[in-house]
Amino acid sequence: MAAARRVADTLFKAPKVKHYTLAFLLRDNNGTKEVLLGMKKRGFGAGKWNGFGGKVEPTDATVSDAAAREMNEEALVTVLGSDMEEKGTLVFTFTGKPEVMHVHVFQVRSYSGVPSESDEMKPQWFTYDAIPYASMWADDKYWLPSLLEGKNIVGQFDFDADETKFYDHVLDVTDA
Ligand SMILES: Nc1nc2c([nH]c(=O)n2[C@H]2C[C@H](O)[C@@H](COP(=O)(O)OP(=O)(O)OP(=O)(O)O)O2)c(=O)[nH]1
Repeated sequence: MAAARRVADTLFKAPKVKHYTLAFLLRDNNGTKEVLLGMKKRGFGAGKWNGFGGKVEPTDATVSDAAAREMNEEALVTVLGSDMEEKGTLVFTFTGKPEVMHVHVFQVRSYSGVPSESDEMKPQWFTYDAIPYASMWADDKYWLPSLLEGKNIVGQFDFDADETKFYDHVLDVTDA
């Protein structure tokens, strides 16, 4: 559990920690497993495929509710906070930025509605063998395959200031 210890120390020492959610909608499409990703249209991570999420707001009752709210806003589906399954924690640091990002990672299988394009995201279903890692954050190929296998993850990725590559990382993967 080396990653969990490192994450705890990073969060303890950080001058400022901001909480974010990141959720992956999963479905079984006639026996083929698929995950919903969205092309981020603006802001932080624009031009990359990702799960759905954003900042936890003071008005969110729980982190799970924040994850559901973000998914509802960005993919225009209806998901309940109580259906969000917590899958782990990712911490991101960026050279020169005192603020540390604490990302709460979820998966969810229960939803209603049809995922549709919002101001922020253009959603698309991907089979697990066609995830567009080359157009995702550099760290995603390290942990997303484990997540899709149903594992839990705890990791930290320390990025250069330009956000394109990381120079250090730790990752624990455990059976759910
Ligand atoms: N897959 C992946 N997701 C990441 C990485 N880094 C990172 O911040 N994210 C996620 C966490 C959040 O879901 C999202 C960043 O949140 P955001 O800036 O879109 O937050 P928001 O929607 O509240 O922002 P806004 O309304 O102010 O534009 O990106 C990463 O390296 N990989």
